[in-house]
Amino acid sequence: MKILVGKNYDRVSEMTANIIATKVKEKPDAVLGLATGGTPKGVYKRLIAMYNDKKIDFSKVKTFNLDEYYGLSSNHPQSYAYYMKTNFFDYINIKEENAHIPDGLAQDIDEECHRYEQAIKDCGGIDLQLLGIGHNGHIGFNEPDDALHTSTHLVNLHEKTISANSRFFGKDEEVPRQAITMGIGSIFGADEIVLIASGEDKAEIIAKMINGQLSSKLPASMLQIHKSLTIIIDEPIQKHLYAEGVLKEQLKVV
Ligand SMILES: O=P(O)(O)OC[C@H]1O[C@](O)(CO)[C@@H](O)[C@@H]1O
Repeated sequence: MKILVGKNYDRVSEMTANIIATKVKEKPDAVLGLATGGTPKGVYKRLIAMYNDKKIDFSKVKTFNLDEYYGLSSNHPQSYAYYMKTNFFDYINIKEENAHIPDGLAQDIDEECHRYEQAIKDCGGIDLQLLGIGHNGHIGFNEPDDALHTSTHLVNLHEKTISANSRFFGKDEEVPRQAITMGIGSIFGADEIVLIASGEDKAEIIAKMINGQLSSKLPASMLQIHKSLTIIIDEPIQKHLYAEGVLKEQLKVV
């Protein structure tokens, strides 16, 4: 596990975008696993800027999003399909058929989950997976539970997640209660994982994820044993990790 520290959210976003851009330069047909939520928005902005400066070409890139709300159509303003279009895909030259997101309106959930897993396999697996982290340690929508799912599945969202996401919806009641998400195994299959977090409010969960026991009650803790995990945090999180003794020494802030 490698930990990198950026001075602030902008630097975390820039460092992450640089890692993705390097991957795409090395492998123009790279398969990227993508995340939604507030945290990756800065990464997408940076990547769009690089694309506009002709520093990155997405024409052969394939992407798989981690998750989608169950029951929302792709043009619902709070669907993750819509998020990806309006925060990223509409501004770059990715081919529509290469950008994959679970179908939130799928009639046959099992079939949809199977189709999604197969599509990842057919593309040769994920080269680089971008992840955020929920305050309860969820990755994708893999919520803390007695057991974890390996592959793409339908999940009941936790109250904490529903209320965290209610900021994007008009009312709490409008937040979907279920989602289709890649499983821990689908995420783990990625050759390389980059998890990003910014802000003091994520410090506690990052400390637990790095230092805690591997547990299905903290899905992100599983990442400790991934072969290539980079965690990119900002200075406030590093200060907390150092104060708690999770980091024995302060890392260079870049
Ligand atoms: O980046 P945010 O908005 O804090 O979200 C954290 C996590 O929560 C989710 O948005 C889902 O609740 C994930 O996609 C994300 O990784």
